[in-house]
Amino acid sequence: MYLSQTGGPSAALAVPPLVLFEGVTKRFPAAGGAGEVAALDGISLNVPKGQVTAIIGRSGAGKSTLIRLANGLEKPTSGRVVVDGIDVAGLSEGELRGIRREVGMVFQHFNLLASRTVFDNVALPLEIAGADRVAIGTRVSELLDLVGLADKRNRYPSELSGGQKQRVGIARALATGPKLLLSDEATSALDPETTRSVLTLLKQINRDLGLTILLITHEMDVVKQIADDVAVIDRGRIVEQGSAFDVLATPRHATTRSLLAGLPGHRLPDAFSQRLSAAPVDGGRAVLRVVSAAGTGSGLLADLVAPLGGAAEIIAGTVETVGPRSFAAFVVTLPPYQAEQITAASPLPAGLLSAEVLGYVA
Ligand SMILES: Nc1ncnc2c1ncn2[C@@H]1O[C@H](COP(=O)(O)OP(=O)(O)OP(=O)(O)O)[C@@H](O)[C@H]1O
Repeated sequence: MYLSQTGGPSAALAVPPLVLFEGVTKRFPAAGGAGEVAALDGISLNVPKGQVTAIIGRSGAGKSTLIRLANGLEKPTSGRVVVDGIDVAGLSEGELRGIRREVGMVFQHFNLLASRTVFDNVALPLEIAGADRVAIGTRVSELLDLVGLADKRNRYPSELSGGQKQRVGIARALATGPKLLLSDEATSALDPETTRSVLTLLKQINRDLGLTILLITHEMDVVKQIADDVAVIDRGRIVEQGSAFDVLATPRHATTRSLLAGLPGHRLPDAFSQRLSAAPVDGGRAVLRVVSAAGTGSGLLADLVAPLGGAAEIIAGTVETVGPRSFAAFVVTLPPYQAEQITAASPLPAGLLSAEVLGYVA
């Protein structure tokens, strides 16, 4: 039994979309020419203007294919991909070049040209767009200031750290003043501290320039730090979407739960998971996962403890911050009848966002 009462409307419903995927299917010929692979299977998704939307999913779920559709690197087999009011699928190669100025992209492995300096790498999209030398000089200097690399303008990529390379990649992606930034695992090759500083830069760009960001990631820390909305993709279909807070605090779909399973508030200690049974055990206890809003001044401990009663034993717990909000997730054991009372209550006891019996132990 699983109950949740987060469920507030996600920002995706309130803010107009910059990118709209409508019934998008993408099939590729299968290896060896026998049949087809359905990489995307009827995707409908709004990417709200000015927000950071994260796509998460297992390897091979269709994440890269989805974001490559947004800048016309791939065309849908059917359905529409609308970017700022224009159906990208219907555009010629020439028209697509115009759209690509509106859509920047950053990559996991940076994709910098080794033979060009930092300045010349950032200048490249402007040269391709036909900008003059003076305009290029001014714009590149502005961008290098923005990403904190003004002193590295004459360096080559081989002389930079991973984080600095990604900052060059971000400056290059912003060169033509795009409305949309696509990020394909931009921080996967970076250490945790560098990841944080690159994400801080992306969030600052999102806020200060109002840039819409659509990113794919397998790192939940990325989602926690910068995403406003999350869509979960599984075998080419969106199986869950909502605000980052709701999806991380109270995941509903089995795929989302398994993607989050390693996080502290979701993970059951091994000693318990090995002993867990689906049915109550005579004289045993229920194992309950409860999630409560935190840091809202609502008296977290009192709110959490009161509905659980005095007999609850905490076996795991965490407080997680997602953007500006926090939640507390605890796994407790308690007598089965009490667990059932809590999960059967509608609405849930005050302060709880969700309560779920994970199983029973002797
Ligand atoms: N050009 C292609 N030709 C044939 N099959 C492809 C092609 N591109 C992607 N696929 C297939 O489509 C499916 C989705 O691939 P995609 O790269 O979009 O997944 P992903 O979620 O980004 O995976 P990962 O996290 O491993 O990068 C996979 O089964 C993949 O093998």
